[in-house]
Amino acid sequence: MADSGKESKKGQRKVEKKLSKLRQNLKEKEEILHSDFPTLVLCVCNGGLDNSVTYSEILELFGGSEIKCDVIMIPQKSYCFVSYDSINMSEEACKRLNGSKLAPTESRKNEVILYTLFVKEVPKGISPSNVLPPGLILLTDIISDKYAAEIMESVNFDAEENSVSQQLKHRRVKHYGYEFKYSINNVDPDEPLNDRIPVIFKHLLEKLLEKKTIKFYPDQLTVNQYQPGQGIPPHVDTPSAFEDGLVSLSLGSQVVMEFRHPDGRHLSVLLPPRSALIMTGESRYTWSHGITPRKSDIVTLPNGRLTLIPRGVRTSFTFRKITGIKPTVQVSEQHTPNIPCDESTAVELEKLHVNKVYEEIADHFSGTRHTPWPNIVGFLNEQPDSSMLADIGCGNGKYLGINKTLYEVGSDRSFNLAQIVQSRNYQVYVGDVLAIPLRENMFDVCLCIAVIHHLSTEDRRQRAVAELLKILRVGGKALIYVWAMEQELNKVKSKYLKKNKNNESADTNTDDKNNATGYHGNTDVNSKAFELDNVTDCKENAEKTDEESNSDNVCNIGDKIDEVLNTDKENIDICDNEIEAGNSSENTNPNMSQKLHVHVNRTQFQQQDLLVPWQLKNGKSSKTRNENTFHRFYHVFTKGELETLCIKAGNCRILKSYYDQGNWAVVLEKL
Ligand SMILES: O=C(O)CCC(=O)C(=O)O
Ligand SMILES: [Fe+2]
Repeated sequence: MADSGKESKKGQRKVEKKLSKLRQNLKEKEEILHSDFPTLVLCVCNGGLDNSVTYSEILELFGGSEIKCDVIMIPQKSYCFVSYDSINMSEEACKRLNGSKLAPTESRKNEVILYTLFVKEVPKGISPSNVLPPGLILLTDIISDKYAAEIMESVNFDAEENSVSQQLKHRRVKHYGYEFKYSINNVDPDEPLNDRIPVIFKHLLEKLLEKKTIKFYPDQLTVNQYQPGQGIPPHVDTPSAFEDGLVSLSLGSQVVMEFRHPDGRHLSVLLPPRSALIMTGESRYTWSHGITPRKSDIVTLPNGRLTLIPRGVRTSFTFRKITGIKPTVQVSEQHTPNIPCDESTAVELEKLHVNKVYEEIADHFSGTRHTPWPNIVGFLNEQPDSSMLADIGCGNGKYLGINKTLYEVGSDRSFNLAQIVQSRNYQVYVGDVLAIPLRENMFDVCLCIAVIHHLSTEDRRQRAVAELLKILRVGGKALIYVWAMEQELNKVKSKYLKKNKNNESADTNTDDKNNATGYHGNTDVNSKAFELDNVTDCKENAEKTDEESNSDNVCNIGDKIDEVLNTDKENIDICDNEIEAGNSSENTNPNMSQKLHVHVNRTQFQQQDLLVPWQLKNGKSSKTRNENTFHRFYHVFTKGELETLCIKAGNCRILKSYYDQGNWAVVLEKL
């Protein structure tokens, strides 16, 4: 008797220990705050899809025929939420089911032990918030039911008209005024459509103009129609194509739209039917917006209860005013140049195959760069407050503003990218890594991400490292990332390679439509059952491949939910910009050839110096495939090469060097 008492106390202590670990993990990794007091929402740890636990199992266990509750399963998570009408019910279920066991099933090899906790707060990405990104205006009940019905009657996707109607992979679209070409993410101001914005919208648009909600009367309309389960990937509407002030009128079903800031902030906004969303300023230019393709949305009711609202068909009307700026594309070289062996040919090559290309693809490129990489964020966040940071080759500035305590300046060789950074209100100048015009011995920290591999001689690469060291104070640190020759390490392929479904075959690369979206595609609901505290932190795990994957994998915890189902790709999302390049098989002997080869995307590198194609997809644009293809020069680094380069550059020591998803990285300290 005494023994079994001891045993059960021991068991209790074990469960308590387990629960306290779970609480901590939920808070730190999933942004779920538990409550010591009963609430209406339970978190059921280990009762998630990732443990192969099903919705009906949880519903039966936690609800049954008598008790009404909502079960909210979240893709790729090992937990779920159960929401009740009364505290009594949730309290009873929490007590009764904590520590309960689910037997193995066909898709679940192991027994699963469930742990239950009261939830105080769910992650922002799960339920819509009342906070809106700066510059975003949500006008509810903007039109009457009658007006809405008239509008809906007037849209006919199938009519033979002069507007352009398309069935995209994950939604239906129709354009008026100007066609938005998804191939180039732009409109051609010289090619107006015969069908202008229908007059039925005049009343609404004039009202918005009158109230100064918008500054221009729009001249372009895109109608999107989404079936339940459909969505649109996160994107920023092309800044050079449209003026500030985008209007999106929602009709039909409600939906939750996700807004994400490059610094990782994520807000979900519930768009009710007959509402208009106006994106201006920061919300239009800096935050991306998108709709996760799923069949229902999780919404917090005023009483704090989480509930699922199924989605119906939603039709949105996005009104924009075009800027009139004509999209430009560069005709690619017919013949590839030689690997440069002297300074002046190197300069010429980089002008054409680095600098010019980035100027041309800046907008598009920037739209693909919204998620900071976790290890770089970690590095920035570990710097002492008030440190001075120079981000050399900052691209669209996605690492600026991450650690708000730093004094920062960014620089990029591309004027157009620097302009994007400036529009985000960060300090930036246009400049070359080989001639940094900043005061010497001044900076505490320096970032140089995906820059040095664009320099085409070893001497230039070494000088670049020396320039970084020049501006650092003694003891200052630099983090450098370059693309790695090795895209497979310890038998693990980088995501860059993995995105090519058929790695063996060089000519079937990159057109992996589903995976090439910047999302991790696969929900393996049959995956081995594992407990929450064994789940690798998604922030570590979801790292994007490398700078060149053309895909910014979203990796916020909340975003993981989105990633699973989101396979839309026609808009903005990037990865498939990379095309199959001519697979030249000649000149594979490096001694025989000085010619630069065009790399075949999503395949192992064959040479260290190469041209990597970037495509603004052809689609229906008047440009040919070649005309939309740009080639960027790269020198991909072999293992140890970056370290050697840094040591050769001089006064530094290597604090850390590592391989990060197809990239080599070093942290240097200036001596
Ligand atoms: O459906 C919506 O409300 C948004 C559509 C959108 O973002 C776009 O077409 O760019
Ligand atoms: Fe948009």
